[in-house]
Amino acid sequence: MSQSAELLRGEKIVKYFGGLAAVNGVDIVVRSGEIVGLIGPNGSGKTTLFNCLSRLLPIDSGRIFFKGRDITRARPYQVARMGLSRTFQVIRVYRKMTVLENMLISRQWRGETLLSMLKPSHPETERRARELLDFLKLSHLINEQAGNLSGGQRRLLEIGMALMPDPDLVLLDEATSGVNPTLIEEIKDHIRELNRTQGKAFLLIEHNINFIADLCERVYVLNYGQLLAHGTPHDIMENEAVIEAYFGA
Ligand SMILES: Nc1ncnc2c1ncn2[C@@H]1O[C@H](COP(=O)(O)OP(=O)(O)OP(=O)(O)O)[C@@H](O)[C@H]1O
Repeated sequence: MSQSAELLRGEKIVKYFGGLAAVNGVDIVVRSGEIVGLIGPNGSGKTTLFNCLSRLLPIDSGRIFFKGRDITRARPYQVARMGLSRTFQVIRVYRKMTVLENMLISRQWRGETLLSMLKPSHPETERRARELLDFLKLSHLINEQAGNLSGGQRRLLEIGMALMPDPDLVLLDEATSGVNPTLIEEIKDHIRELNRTQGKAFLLIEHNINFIADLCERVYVLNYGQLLAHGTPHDIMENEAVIEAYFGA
């Protein structure tokens, strides 16, 4: 198991929706350069935990640290500026804007104000956008409206948008959902490559267990908002409580 520095730490995170504890006392750590999985049955609290960690949702109790700083009450843009980026289960691209415009705006709004969206982009920003689109094999679609892209291409674009601010950690919420098998392999290769060559860390919510098994060193399993298990993909797949949670009555 990696001994590198901690990037993200959530301690005893609790999030209620009314009387429902969607996340109930979860501890989670992602270290520098790791690829970590977050799995669990439908409704187990994975996306809510992402929303807590990326500060989109206030938590009811617990603490969150990023690069050793307490971000429990930080705003999402502050966390993004510190190097934590994310994608969403329901893809969030601007459908009427071109692929390039989506990328340029991502660089700007994550770190700055909405007003900065109106400013012309810096040549360096555009160079980075083009490089990333090239890396993601989306260059041929650069002037296409994002709404015309296939589901898989939009997922790739959203990953590109999350990478624009050059984050150290990317939270990917179901990157393979609605994506054809060929593109899933491409997404896997991109994640591996970004991790290997740039040391980027990833926390992946996934229903695709093979994807998790191929990429992740460690996996957290949630069930009813609580941590059910934590270990290597192999250990997790042999864990009886996990099998029961997925396939039990
Ligand atoms: N905004 C909300 N208001 C009320 N309840 C919510 C809200 N968001 C999520 N929930 C509830 O919290 C629980 C956890 O939901 P969450 O979406 O985090 O689970 P998940 O593991 O990501 O599920 P899935 O795999 O289906 O995406 C569910 O019971 C869900 O209905």
